[in-house]
Amino acid sequence: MLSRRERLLLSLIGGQWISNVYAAITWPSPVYDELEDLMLLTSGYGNRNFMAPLVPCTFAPNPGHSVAGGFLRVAFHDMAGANVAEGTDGLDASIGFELDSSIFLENTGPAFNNTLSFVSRFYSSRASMSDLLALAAYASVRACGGPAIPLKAGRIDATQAGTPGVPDPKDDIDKLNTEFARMGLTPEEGIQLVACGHTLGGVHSAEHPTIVPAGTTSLGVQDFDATNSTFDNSTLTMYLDSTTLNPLVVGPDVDSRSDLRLFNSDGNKTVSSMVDSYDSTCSVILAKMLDTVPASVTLTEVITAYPVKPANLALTISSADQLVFSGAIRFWTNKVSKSSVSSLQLVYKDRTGAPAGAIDASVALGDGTGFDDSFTFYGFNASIPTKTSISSFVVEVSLTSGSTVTYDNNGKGFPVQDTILSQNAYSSLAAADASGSQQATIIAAVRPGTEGEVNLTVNLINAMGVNNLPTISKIPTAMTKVCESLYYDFYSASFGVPAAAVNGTKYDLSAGGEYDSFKGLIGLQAQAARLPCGGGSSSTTSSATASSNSRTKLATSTITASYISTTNTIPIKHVKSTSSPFWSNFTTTKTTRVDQVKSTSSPIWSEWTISASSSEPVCPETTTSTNDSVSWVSGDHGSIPTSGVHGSISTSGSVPVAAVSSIPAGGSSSSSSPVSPAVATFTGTGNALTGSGIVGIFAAALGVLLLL
Ligand code: HEM
Repeated sequence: MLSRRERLLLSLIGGQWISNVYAAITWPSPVYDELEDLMLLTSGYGNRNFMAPLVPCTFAPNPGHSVAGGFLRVAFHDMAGANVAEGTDGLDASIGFELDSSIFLENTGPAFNNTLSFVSRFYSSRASMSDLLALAAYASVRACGGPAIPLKAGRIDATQAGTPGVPDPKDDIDKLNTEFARMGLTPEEGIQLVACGHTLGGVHSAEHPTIVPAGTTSLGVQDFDATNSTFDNSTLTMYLDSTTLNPLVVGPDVDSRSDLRLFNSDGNKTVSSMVDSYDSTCSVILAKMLDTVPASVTLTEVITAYPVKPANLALTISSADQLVFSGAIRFWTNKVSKSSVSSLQLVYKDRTGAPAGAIDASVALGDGTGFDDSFTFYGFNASIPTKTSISSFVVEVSLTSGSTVTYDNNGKGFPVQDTILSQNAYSSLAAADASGSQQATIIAAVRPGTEGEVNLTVNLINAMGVNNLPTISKIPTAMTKVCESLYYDFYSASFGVPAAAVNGTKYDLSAGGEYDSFKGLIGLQAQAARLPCGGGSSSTTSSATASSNSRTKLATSTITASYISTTNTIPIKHVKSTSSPFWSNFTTTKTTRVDQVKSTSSPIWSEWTISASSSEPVCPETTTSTNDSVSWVSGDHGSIPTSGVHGSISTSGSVPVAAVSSIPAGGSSSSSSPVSPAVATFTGTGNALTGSGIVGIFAAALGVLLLL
């Protein structure tokens, strides 16, 4: 029976694809998405490498101990404490707490530590150890030629040991059935589950010397059947034709013949009936085993491949008014082959939800495959205006047949939030210090006006401890604003990570109820790019031309300019030149001049100090231009006083003449007549921007101030 998604995919009407193709699940679904990737990307582009130790299925790091057999057995032992009536235990990774073999008698052998250790490499804030144990069981069956077990995500890890519950080979049939009933299994299902488990691996002399006496096999293990590295029904066919070597059927320890006791408890009816339907029976019963979880846990739906799945989406602030939207589209090629695709594009909406444009995503980055699925990744990297930005997109796939398929994520579009954005280019990860810690500095861009704190939460992976399980420490940190631009404010926070934990550590950013989550440290540079602080122009009220403009951002940046004003209004916040992509950030402070003589015709004279903030970049490191136009704006960049200006100032050079008066820098006037001299003098002290362009900027800025 086809799934809803498959039916829709195959809805070719008269050779035309229907326009909307629905995924079974709506993206994003964080926990589902992570396990989906780990499960489906097993080779080629985007390979998550979860299956590495299962290829081939015979792989055994310790002679006689197959990885596949261990993975399957550990999942059963973790689940076996389940009490479905009480809703406790089940597949919850409590096995990590249950390796004291004096209490948990059956948890012996290297498989437990090996399995937990391997899957812990993939442990994260989105992939619990219990989900990973379930995936390991799925993978072991699949890698050894068995069926695909319907796998769900969402298991939650226990924080303590459960109750011992693994059946013992010496248990009589009533006890075995009682234990299976506690796990929610009928006697028939109990038989099926054991028959599906005891096809991989075998019994080891080291752990069970009475069942497989030492020296009776070359590797110290007696396999369950002749094909111990193939998930197949031969364990049953050999049992039924009495050729089995299964030591739990024919071993010398008669009391420990639990498989024999179980299989013939119904006159071999169950095992006989499943010989021809081994794969399908095992798929169902193993899924039941993996889905046996504490009652408090809600699992997702069964994992299937998204027809279209975004990957590595990033919005990077490249300049004051441009964002770079980058990432990839993972396209499922099982149903629509790569060769039938001619192009992909993202048709996106702006941040108000209005149609905004299309982004080409036709560059094939590579092909990836899983056990049953194949994908092609298509990359994109496009500039979009920061002001209008993006809120969602759909993926339009043009086929060589001439038709187009639209993937719209169940009608919702693929959402893209732009409230808070992790900025990899401006973040950094230092080399390890003497203590082995690496310092990460994360930069977040946040839309101005976003309410509430801006927070970074580090999900630090603590290595496996005494309980054989890794843990996550959630470390919340308030981020500090470092500078502003027109459409984004930039925030920073730093934290240290042990070098060994850098791989798995993820961080989440949050502000105003929005999140940019599950961000990794891999790929961050030791030296971050300079922040693009400053805003963009909204309206220019005047401009002036500097005769030359050689700019170099130096370490300090204090520039003072004196003029006369009685207003307390902070006049200007930002100034930029047209040769610079960045706006310089002006801070203004007002000091009252003490050296002035107040005339009866003049209000109090005051001096303003205008300084370019030294905390943020003003211009590119070096930009040289001549006849550089300098402009400033009102509105977003500050308010320009419209009253309270004393007198008039005449400007010099190519700055537009403004009807203002001036005093010499540091000078004073006691005249009751209009102030003289008539030429404004602006001095630059320090070096935010050096060169004559400075004079142009300030002269122009003041010209407007006093003109209005
Ligand atoms: C009545 C229930 C069961 C009993 C008494 C039982 C007993 C055993 C014993 C004694 C071993 C040998 C362990 C060793 O020496 O390393 C073993 C191995 C194994 N069991 Fe079971 N088992 C039971 C149910 C299951 C179930 C339900 C599964 C999975 C669905 C399973 C999967 C395995 C696997 C894969 C191995 C091989 C492990 C390896 O080669 O490392 N068992 N079992």
